[in-house]
Amino acid sequence: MEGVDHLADERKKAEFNVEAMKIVWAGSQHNLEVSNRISKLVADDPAFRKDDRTMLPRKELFKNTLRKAAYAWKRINELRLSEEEASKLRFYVDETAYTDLHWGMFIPAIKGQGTDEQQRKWLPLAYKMQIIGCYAQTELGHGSNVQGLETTATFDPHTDEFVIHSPTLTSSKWWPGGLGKVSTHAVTYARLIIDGKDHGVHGFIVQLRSLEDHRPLPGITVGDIGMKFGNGAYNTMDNGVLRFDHVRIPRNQMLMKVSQVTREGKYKQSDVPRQLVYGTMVYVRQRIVADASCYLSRAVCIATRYSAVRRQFGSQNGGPETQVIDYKTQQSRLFPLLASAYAFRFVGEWLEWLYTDVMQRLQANDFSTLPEAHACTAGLKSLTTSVTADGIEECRKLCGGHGYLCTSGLPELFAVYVPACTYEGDNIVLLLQVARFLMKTVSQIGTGKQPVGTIAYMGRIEHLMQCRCNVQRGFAELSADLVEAAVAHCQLIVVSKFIEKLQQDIPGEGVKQQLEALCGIYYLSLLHKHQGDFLATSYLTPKQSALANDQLRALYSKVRPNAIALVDAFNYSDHFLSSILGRYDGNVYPKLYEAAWKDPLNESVVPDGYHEYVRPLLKQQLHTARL
Ligand SMILES: CCCCCCCCCCCCC/C=C/C(=O)SCCNC(=O)CCNC(=O)[C@H](O)C(C)(C)COP(=O)(O)OP(=O)(O)OC[C@H]1O[C@@H](n2cnc3c(N)ncnc32)[C@H](O)[C@@H]1OP(=O)(O)O
Ligand SMILES: Cc1cc2nc3c(=O)[nH]c(=O)nc-3n(C[C@H](O)[C@H](O)[C@H](O)COP(=O)(O)OP(=O)(O)OC[C@H]3O[C@@H](n4cnc5c(N)ncnc54)[C@H](O)[C@@H]3O)c2cc1C
Repeated sequence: MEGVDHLADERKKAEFNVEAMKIVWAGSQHNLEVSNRISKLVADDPAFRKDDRTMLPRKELFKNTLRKAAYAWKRINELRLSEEEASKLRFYVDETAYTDLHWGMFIPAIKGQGTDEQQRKWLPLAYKMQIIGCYAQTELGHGSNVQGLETTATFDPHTDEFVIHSPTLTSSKWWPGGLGKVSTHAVTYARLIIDGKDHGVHGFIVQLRSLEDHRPLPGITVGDIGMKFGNGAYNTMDNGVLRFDHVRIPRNQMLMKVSQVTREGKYKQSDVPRQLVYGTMVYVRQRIVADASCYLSRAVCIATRYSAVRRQFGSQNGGPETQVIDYKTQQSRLFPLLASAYAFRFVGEWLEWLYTDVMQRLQANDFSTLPEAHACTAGLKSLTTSVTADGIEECRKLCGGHGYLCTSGLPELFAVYVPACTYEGDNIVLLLQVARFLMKTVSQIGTGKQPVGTIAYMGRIEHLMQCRCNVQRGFAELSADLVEAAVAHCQLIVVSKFIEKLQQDIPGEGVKQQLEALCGIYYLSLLHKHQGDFLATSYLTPKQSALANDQLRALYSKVRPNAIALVDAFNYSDHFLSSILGRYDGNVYPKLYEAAWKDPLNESVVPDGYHEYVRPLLKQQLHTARL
């Protein structure tokens, strides 16, 4: 029934102050206020409609994305939104677009790797969107191995220019978002060649298209790489292919904060580590961790609300059947994901703090925490995106058959999210970086160097102190085990940051108790999943393991009456969730029924193609039957 809250009884069961939990989730009262205002602005504006997205053919879908992005920009200017509000608006519009790369990578790359002079020249143009940029690093032949990129930037001392060239097919840039059809400029990564000497990969600002008629400039071949996984989803993005045929750019378009090329063609390295060329990736990985909690919480919100609406079996004396959320099996799949959504939120907040801290230290020429920042961003990006991608799929299964319908919102959410396990660094490749960092730490403990920060615990492990190891020996052979160790290390960070959060003052009746229960579910479900490792290494006895499992089940029962309120605290509007199963009012069945009739296939009772392909078959069967 319209207007009735089918989940009202569930909401009454909550044992904590939901409004206070909303503030914890949002990060502050201010953040919550901005989120409320901007999400309403988007939800109330029919121009931001997205319920038809999975039905649109690619060209129409893409044009629609261009329209929305332009309209969003118009509203941002009309309403004079701050940077924070504008980025919230893009978040609530919830459509992957070229603007993500413009604001999320092109601008940060110039900020992080450009000199003050370069920033003064390029950033105002980019901020006003008078130029639109992308991040062109990956090539057809190399993505993970950045040092293996083949595009060249050869210095020509006669003209004071770089000549950008794609020497092979595999050197074609391949994948950059926003490149295919929209970007006018690209931060392009290429090998710097001076006087025949290869100085490795550096970033260059290259104009790709005319600012007058948008046609590719001479020497540039550019286009879209084609349809990607799923309907709607990431197909709103123009991931592109790009080739350079001896394209000339002025010398001052090499990003020169980390290293410089002088007018005479001298290569100079600043006093900063060369890894700062990878700085944009560190920034985006940190953002991706914060994003993971948003995606996971969306899926969990849908699955939790639907699990309270859905009933199967267990009717007593003709009474209602059991809500599927009351099955312990459903709880043991759903509640660890609910706990993970909260855990990732807090580790995301901490990682943002760590990143800011590292940036401040870099300003003061203190590079000591850079390796830890790299390991944390790489490792947590890998962990949180893998769990989130698997978690979205688990939520689809938790919704049974209806979860497979596009109107559940889950198929598109999965399709749009799953490349996060690959982009900004393949998750295994990134875990190998963490493993390398851990091995390096172990090798230094033996020499008496005390580890600090997230690896401080390693200095307290007796057998590591005795260890004399070399980073490379046996690394490749043991890499699969080392990746598991890297995951365990990252899990430890997530758990510790959750516990640290609980040590803070958290206002609101019952809020802290709920978070304590979720934290318990988070680490006990991990302990349960990996109990074999804990038993094998004698960190746990079988009795302790059984007790931990009892405790986990007890926590599921504690969270159960609060489950709906805990997902309400994510504060997602129906527009943002875009899911019939996850509707706030739980009015699922009438809305599913209604939506089915809106499908284009139901526009006519007899489908197109019946007369050509179905009727002849039926005729033939009749004829055979008569024989
Ligand atoms: C308002 C808008 C909001 C937007 C918000 C954004 C959110 C979401 C947007 C999402 C859009 C995504 C679009 C996708 C974009 C992309 O995918 S861009 C391309 C990304 N590509 C990659 O990530 C490639 C992955 N590969 C690498 O990063 C590196 O090549 C490598 C795997 C790390 C290895 O590099 P290599 O140079 O070969 O290094 P090594 O020899 O192994 O190591 C050398 C030392 O350098 C250290 N190191 C490596 N990387 C870093 C780093 N980033 N920072 C600091 N240090 C680093 C490494 O540990 C080694 O150290 P030592 O051991 O001390 O020698
Ligand atoms: C949707 C999407 C958007 C993207 N956007 C951009 C963008 O805007 N700009 C940009 O520059 N790039 C972009 N990329 C490219 C992306 O960054 C790369 O695809 C990513 O870094 C992975 O690299 P790869 O494709 O070379 O994978 P590969 O490295 O070829 O991976 C293939 C397999 O090999 C394994 N593997 C590779 N190396 C090792 C190793 N050393 N040890 C063990 N196993 C290994 C991997 O684990 C994986 O299983 C995007 C990609 C996608 C999917």
